Amino acid sequence: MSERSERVIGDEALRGAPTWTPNPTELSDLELLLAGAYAPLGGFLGRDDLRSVAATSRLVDGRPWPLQVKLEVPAGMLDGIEVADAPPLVLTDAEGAPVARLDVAEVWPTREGWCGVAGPVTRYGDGGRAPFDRLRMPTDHVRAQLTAQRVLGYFADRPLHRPQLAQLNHAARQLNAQLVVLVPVGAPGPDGLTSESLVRCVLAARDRMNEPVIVAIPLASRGNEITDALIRARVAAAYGATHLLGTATTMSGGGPRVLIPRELVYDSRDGQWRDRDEVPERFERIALTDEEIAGLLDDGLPLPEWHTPPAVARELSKARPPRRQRGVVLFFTGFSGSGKSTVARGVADALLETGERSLTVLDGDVVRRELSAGLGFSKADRDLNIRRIGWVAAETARHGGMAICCPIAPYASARANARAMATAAGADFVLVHVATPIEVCEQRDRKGLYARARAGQITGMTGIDDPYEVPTDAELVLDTSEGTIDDAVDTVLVFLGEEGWINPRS
Ligand SMILES: Nc1ncnc2c1ncn2[C@@H]1O[C@H](COP(=O)(O)OS(=O)(=O)O)[C@@H](OP(=O)(O)O)[C@H]1O
Ligand SMILES: Nc1ncnc2c1ncn2[C@@H]1O[C@H](COP(=O)(O)OP(=O)(O)O)[C@@H](O)[C@H]1O
Repeated sequence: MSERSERVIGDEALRGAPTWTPNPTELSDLELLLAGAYAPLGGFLGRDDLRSVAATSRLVDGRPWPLQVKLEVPAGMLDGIEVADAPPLVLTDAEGAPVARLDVAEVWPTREGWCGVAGPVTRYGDGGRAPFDRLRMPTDHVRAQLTAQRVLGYFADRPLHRPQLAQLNHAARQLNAQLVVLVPVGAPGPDGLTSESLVRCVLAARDRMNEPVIVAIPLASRGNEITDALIRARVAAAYGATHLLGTATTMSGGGPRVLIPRELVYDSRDGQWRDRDEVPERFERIALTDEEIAGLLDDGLPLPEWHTPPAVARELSKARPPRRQRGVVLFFTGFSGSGKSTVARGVADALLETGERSLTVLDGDVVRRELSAGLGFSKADRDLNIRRIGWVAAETARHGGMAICCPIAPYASARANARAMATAAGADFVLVHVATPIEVCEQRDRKGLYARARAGQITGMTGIDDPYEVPTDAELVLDTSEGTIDDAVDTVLVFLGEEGWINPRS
C-alpha cells in the first residue's frame, strides 16, 4: 500500500519479536485490513467472531460482516506463552520483509500443529511492495479525494471496452456522481490476464472517464459468489462508494445502492452506445463477447475501434499477443515408456528445424539429474519435482518461449498447479496425455523397470503399484501403441498449428 513514508521503520521493541509469513490469502486480508478496506475490522478476527460470521454473517456484536478474516500460525510459535505476555507478532511478505505488527489478543488451537491468532494489526516495516503501489491506496487517502455527495463504485475485473465505459459514464452522469474504479489485483484476471496487465488496460481507458479515482485492491475471489459480492460491497463502501454499478451477482449487503446496468448496443448511425430498445436492429452492433475478443487477439487481429478504444486495444494485444508469439508450456504426461520423451523430442526437433519458436526442453531424465537431483518417487517428491518443472516452464513461457516438459506427472493437483503457474505468467498451457496402455508400456520396458517392479525388486512403480490419475483436462490425447513415432509427432504439430501456437502444418 502507499503512504510508505508514514511507516514506522526500525521499531526497537520489535527487533526480536517472532515473525511469520502468512499465506497469500491471509496476506491479501492483511493488506486490506491495513488499508482500512475491511472497515470496521482493524485486525484478524477471534474465535467467537469467526463462529458468528460463519453462522450468521454477523460479528458477535451484531454488525453485518460476510468474510472469515482469519490468521493461522504454527502452534510452536506461541507455545507456553500467556496471551497477556505474548509479544507482538511481526508479519512479513513472501520475501520476508516486515509488513505489519499484530498485537496478540487471542490464541486458540485450530488443527494439528496450528493455532488461530487474533488481534489488531498496524503497519510496520517496508515490506509488501507490489507493482502499481501508488494505486494501492488506503481508504482515507481515497476518501480525501472525494468531494461529490454521491460516489459511484465499480469493480473493473475486466478491461474496459466502449460498452462498459458508456454504462459507467451514463450512470455517473445520471447520479451526478464521482467515479471510483476498483481494480482487483489479488489473482490473475479473466483469460489469464495478469493483474498488472489488467491495471494497465484500466489506466489506458482513464481519459475516457470523468476524472476517476483508480484504486488497485488485492481482493481475490473466495470461490463463493455471495461472499465475494458481499465483501466487494463492503470494500466499495469503505472506499467511499454510495452506489455500486454491478452485475446480476452484485449485492449491496446493507452497503452502497446497487445499480444494474442496461444492455447497451452500438448505434452505427452516429457511433453512440444506447439502450438496445432505442436502436433499430439494422443499425445496432452488439458488444463482443469475451470469447470473441480472445479469439481476435489470439489470431493477431485488431479489436475494432467501434468497440475498444485504441489505447486499451494496444494494452490487450501486448498482454495477450497472438498465440504464435505467446509463451506456451507443452506438458506431456503418461506412464513410463508411453512415448512422452520420444514424441517431445520429435516435436522439439521439428521446431528447431523451422526455428519458429524459442524452445526449452525439460526432459524427465535430465530434470531428475539436475533440477531434482536427490528426489525419489514418493508422492511428496513427485509433487516437488513437478512443481519445479512447472515453475521453470512458466518462467520460460513468461518471456514468450515454448517449454516442452515430459514427466510422468501422475497427480492431477500437481499438473493443475503447473497449469496455474503458466497462466499466472500470462502464458498458455497445453496438456498432452500420452495415453498408451500400461500393457504396451510394460511390453516396451525400455529400462527394465516394469520387470523389476513385477519381480518385487522395486516398489512404487507408476501403473504397477503406484497411482496415475488419468487427466480429464488434456487438450490432446495420444495413444502411441498404434502408428509410428512420426505419426504421433505429426498429430502434436498439426494440433499446435491448428490452434495457432505454431505455423500451420499441411
Ligand atoms: N517408481 C518409479 N515410478 C515411475 N518411474 C520411475 C520409478 N523409478 C524410476 N523411474 C524412472 O523415473 C522416470 C520418471 O520420472 P519423472 O520425473 O517423470 O516422474 S514424476 O513425474 O516425478 O512422477 C521414469 O522415466 P520415463 O520412462 O522417462 O517416464 C522412470 O524411468
Ligand atoms: N508411436 C510411438 N510414439 C512414441 N514412441 C514409440 C512409438 N512406437 C514405439 N515407441 C517406442 O516407445 C518407447 C517410448 O519411450 P519414451 O519415449 O522414453 O517414453 P517415456 O518418456 O514416456 O518414458 C521408445 O522406445 C519408442 O521408440
